[in-house]
Amino acid sequence: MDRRNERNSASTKKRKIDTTTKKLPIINFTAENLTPGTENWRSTCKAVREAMEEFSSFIGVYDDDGELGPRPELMRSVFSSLKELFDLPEETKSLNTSELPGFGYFGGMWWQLIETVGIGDSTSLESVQSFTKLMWPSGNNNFCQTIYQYATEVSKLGEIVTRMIFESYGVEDYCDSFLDSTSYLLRANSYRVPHVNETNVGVSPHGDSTFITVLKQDEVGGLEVQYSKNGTWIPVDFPPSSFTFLAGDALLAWSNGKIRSCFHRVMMAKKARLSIGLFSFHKGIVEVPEELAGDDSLQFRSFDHFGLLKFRYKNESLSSEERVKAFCGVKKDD
Ligand SMILES: O=C(O)CCC(=O)C(=O)O
Ligand SMILES: [Fe+2]
Repeated sequence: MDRRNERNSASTKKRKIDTTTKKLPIINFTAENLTPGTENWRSTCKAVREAMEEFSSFIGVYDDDGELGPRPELMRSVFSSLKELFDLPEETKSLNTSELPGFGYFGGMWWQLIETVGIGDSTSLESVQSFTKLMWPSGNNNFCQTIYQYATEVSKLGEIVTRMIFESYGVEDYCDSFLDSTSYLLRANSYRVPHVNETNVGVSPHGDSTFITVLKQDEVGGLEVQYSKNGTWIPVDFPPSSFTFLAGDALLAWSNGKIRSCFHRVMMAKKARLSIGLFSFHKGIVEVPEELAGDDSLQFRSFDHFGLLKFRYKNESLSSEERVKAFCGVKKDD
């Protein structure tokens, strides 16, 4: 997410915004669409697949007093907990390190305004507890419970979208074991207001390494996704009780190239901004289903997801497609 050299980054200078024609599809995740086996479920699966194939992303709206998705009170606590976290001294936040690239703390970059803190395996209470202890040695139970509850609830939305994608391609039988080996990185992002004559890029254009990313931004806005068919940028407006779901590099390979990794960025105006992302990673080898080959042969081999993540950070200048091809693409003479 901090790929300063990633392809097309020059386009941040020339903002080509498509405000008239394209908007991200909005898909309803209300209870009546979520019972597997029903007609509504099938049509929602189809809508998810079509949105992912055309836009690599979509907005999912949920019922905020239903069974699924965080309630407004939780969302308010999440954003105030994030503020508390970013108000800590930089030396404290810097204690959050990880051997996995992008899972620790980083900020203070000249080419983008983001400061970001990762919490690996965020649906495990122990993991959120040990992060909390690192940041607040004398404890901060409210932070810990809020973030853990958020990660757990939002991971369920991510699971549903993953299930819908598997089902829409007719490979639902593989979904349970796939989900059993999924872990969730939670990343909190804080963006400062640019100084005069400084870049207004919050985060440079990039694709995530995830299978899917589930994003929430505060009311300030600024997220944009690129419409790959014509290169224009679509600003993302979040309706109340909604998330944006983005396809990552692992989904590109798993889908045999049918779903592209979502190229996205954040552009800043005059207000500081907070966002929170939940990033799904497969713990081990992602099997690319034969069924996705269609009439051709598979373009990608099964691959180690964390291996792909590490490869990406050693090959900063490659686009999502180039790095996925280089990492697990099937070469002609394979
Ligand atoms: O802040 C956002 O809305 C996007 C952040 C992002 O793209 C990332 O963390 O990978
Ligand atoms: Fe991202």
